Amino acid sequence: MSVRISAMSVLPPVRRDRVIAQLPQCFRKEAAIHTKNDFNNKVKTACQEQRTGTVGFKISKVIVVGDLAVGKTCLINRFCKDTFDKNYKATIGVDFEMERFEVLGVPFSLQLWDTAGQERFKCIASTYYRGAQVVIIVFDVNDIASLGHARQWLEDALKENDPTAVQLFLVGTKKDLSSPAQYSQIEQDALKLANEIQAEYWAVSSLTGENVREFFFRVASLAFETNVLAELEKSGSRQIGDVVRINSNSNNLYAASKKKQSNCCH
Ligand SMILES: Nc1nc2c(ncn2[C@@H]2O[C@H](COP(=O)(O)OP(=O)(O)OP(=O)(O)O)[C@@H](O)[C@H]2O)c(=O)[nH]1
Ligand SMILES: [Mg+2]
Repeated sequence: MSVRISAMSVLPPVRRDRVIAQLPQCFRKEAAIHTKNDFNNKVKTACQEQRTGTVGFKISKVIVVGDLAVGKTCLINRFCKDTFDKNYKATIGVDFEMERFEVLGVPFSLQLWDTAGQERFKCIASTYYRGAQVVIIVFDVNDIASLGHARQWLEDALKENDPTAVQLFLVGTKKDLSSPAQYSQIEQDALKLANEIQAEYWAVSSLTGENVREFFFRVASLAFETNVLAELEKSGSRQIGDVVRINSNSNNLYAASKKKQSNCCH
C-alpha cells in the first residue's frame, strides 16, 4: 500500500476521459445515495483551495460482489479496458484493477476488487472484503434469483466492514438481453430492495456499454465526496499548512515506506 502511494507521484497525468468536473446524476431518483445536483459546497471549496488533506493520494477501496456469471468481471473490463468477452471465464478468488480519476481537480483512485461468485472460491474472496468504502452488489436483470441473493452478499460484505461507513450500489447487468417489459418488471423489485438496503440502483449492459461509464463516474464522485468530507471533519481546525508540509515532504514519506517494506519482507 505505502509503496503504491509513493509510486503515484511519478505516474503520468490522469487520462482526459477520467476527469470529473460535475457531479454525475443518479440513475433513478427513487433509489439514490443522494439526489443533489452538485457536489457538496464544502467539498468544492476545499478542492478549489487545495485543502483536501492528502491531495493526490486519495484512494477508495471498492468491492464487487454477486452471484457467479452475473457479469462482475465484464462490467469492470468494459470500464477499465473497454473490452467485452462473450465467453465466461470464472474469476478465481479475486482480481484487482486500479482506476485513476481527477475529481474537481484532485487526483483520486478507485481500487476495484473483482471477487468470485462461485461458491468454492467465496472463502478466498471474502478475505479481501475488509476496508471497503464502496460495496457494489451485482445481479443479472434476467435472473430474479440473482437479485434474491443480493441480501446475502451484502450481509457477507458487511461482516468485514463498518456498515455505517460503506456506500452501497445495487447494479443490474445484461440489460441488452431483456425486453422493456421484462426489464421494467424486475426493476420494480430491484428498486424496492435498493431502498430497503439503502443502495443506489443502476442498470447497465457491458455488451453495449450502456450506463457503464456513467455508473463508475457516479461511484468515483460519491466516494470522493465522502472521502473529502471525512478528511475535512478529521482535520477540523488543523492549519492548512499541515497538509502542505506532509505533501512537500514526500522524500521522507518514500523513505518511510521503503523501511516498512523491508521490515515486512525479511
Ligand atoms: N449479453 C450480455 N452478456 C453479458 C453481459 N455481462 C456479462 N455477460 C456474459 O455473462 C457471462 C459471465 O460474465 P462474467 O463477467 O465473467 O461474470 P462474473 O460475475 O464475473 O462471474 P464469476 O467471476 O464466476 O463470479 C459471460 O459469458 C459474459 O460474456 C452483458 O452486459 N450482456
Ligand atoms: Mg468474474
